[in-house]
Amino acid sequence: MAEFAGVSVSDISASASGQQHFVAAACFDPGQLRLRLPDSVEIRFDLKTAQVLRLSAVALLFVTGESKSGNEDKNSFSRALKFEFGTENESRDFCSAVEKCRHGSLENGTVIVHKSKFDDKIEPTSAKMYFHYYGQLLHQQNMLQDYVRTGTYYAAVVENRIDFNGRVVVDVGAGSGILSLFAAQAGAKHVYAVEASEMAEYARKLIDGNPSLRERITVVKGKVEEIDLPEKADILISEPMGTLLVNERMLESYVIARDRFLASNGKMFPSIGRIHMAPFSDEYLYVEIANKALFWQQQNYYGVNLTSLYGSAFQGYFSQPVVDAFDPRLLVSPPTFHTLNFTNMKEEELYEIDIPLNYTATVGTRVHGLACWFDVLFDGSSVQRWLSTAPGSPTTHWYQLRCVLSQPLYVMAGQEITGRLLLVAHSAQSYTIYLTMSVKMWGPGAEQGGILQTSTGKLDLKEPYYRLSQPQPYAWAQDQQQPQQQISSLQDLSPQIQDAVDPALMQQSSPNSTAL
Ligand SMILES: C[S@@+](CC[C@H](N)C(=O)[O-])C[C@H]1O[C@@H](n2cnc3c(N)ncnc32)[C@H](O)[C@@H]1O
Repeated sequence: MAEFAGVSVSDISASASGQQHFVAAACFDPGQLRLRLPDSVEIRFDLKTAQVLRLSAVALLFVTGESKSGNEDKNSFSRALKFEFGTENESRDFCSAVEKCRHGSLENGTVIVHKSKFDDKIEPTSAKMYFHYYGQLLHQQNMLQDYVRTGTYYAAVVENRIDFNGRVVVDVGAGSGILSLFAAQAGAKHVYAVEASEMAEYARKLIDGNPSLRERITVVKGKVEEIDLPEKADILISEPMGTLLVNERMLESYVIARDRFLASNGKMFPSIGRIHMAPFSDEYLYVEIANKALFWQQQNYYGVNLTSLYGSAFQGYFSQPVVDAFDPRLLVSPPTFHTLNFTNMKEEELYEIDIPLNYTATVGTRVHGLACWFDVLFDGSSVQRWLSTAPGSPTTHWYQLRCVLSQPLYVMAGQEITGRLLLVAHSAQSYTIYLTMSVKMWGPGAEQGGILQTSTGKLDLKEPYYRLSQPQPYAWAQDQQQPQQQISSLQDLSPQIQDAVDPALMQQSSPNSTAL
């Protein structure tokens, strides 16, 4: 078995009393690493649970549970050792010896599978594509060039220096390492930049290129669900938000990182997120979506009748949530919000998010669905800052999201709109959205209560329609003050557009067919 003499070892475990440096000989037995210290004390480490992280070409961080040779005490604790080797080759050989001996501990033919909570929930193909995407600089650049986003993070960190100065920070999903660098600028004692994708290598380079900060940042390549760190964090920083806040299911990793790495009373940046929602009216958007299925109305497409697929295509287009920046005047009533508190929520609470809806229409119009956006709070000790993606606020790369119903609802000013937004997580790192919206009885008979009209939709947050290249109808924004200027019904549309709409819908959407 390989033996490495004269290895310089620093014990940097939080549990060790201060930092200790010693020179040891490292030997490998099947499944174990033995360190022989100068005073003939021997320490054994179980390699099955050990993590080896490269700090530099000649330095490694070795994190593991420990059991002392000849000691019956079964108590083990996590320990972090920094190994420094004379040459790069020696460091590389040590890594291969760890790998070899890890597998040497298994019986012949045993296949070792390290499954984490992440692997249990997420399809491997989805995870592969996801981390491939974030492994590319162009996508990190896209986020860095969202100045509303990155500028708000920067301000939140530097204005709250008091929360970072002298503190241990974990950057959950560090990407390029930008938030780790901000934390180091704000005086962090040490930052662990945890990143699962190949971007970790670029983060190392970026951090290396900033000599005044690099000594205080360690890039750890791996999933927050799987890696180990040598010490607890005083503060977690992360940008885990996707479209509608929850897309990508990274909030779950943020909450898992809290449970694994954050000291009690530690802080989280951001600490809460809110999903905001309001019914909207947008005739142009509705017609645009309905029009997409028009292709399938053709009865002679190279001699083939396509119409049997028209209904499916129509429903398919309405199952795509629309991502764009819209004029807030399209909202039919003041928004409501649902809060997710990252500091105390359980990870499982993110698997199914059930939000009751209740609004009062401020205008008589057709409601085409539910508009959604989010904000997050940096609850700093000096300054509180919100990062908002609201319509009418400076646009971010998240824009806003609208769930469009294939059957719009007719409302009068003062009428109650109720419903439910149910988000159910799926293994492709996203959610199925179930939307139900109803209008309550209005006018004579209203006191008896009851639902007048209900519309439902099932949408996949993973398959949004990015409507950003389309011209926005802001010039003729449907002014809530002048609803009569809007297209008031599908019957007012051109015959071609009417053709695009499901005949059943044409019947239901006729003002005459509703009992208002
Ligand atoms: C939205 S990006 C943010 C990147 C960077 N923090 C920033 O603000 O520019 C999220 C990053 O988290 C990483 N990530 C997502 N889930 C992760 C996990 N479970 N463990 C480690 N990294 C993860 C992704 O690869 C991606 O680079």
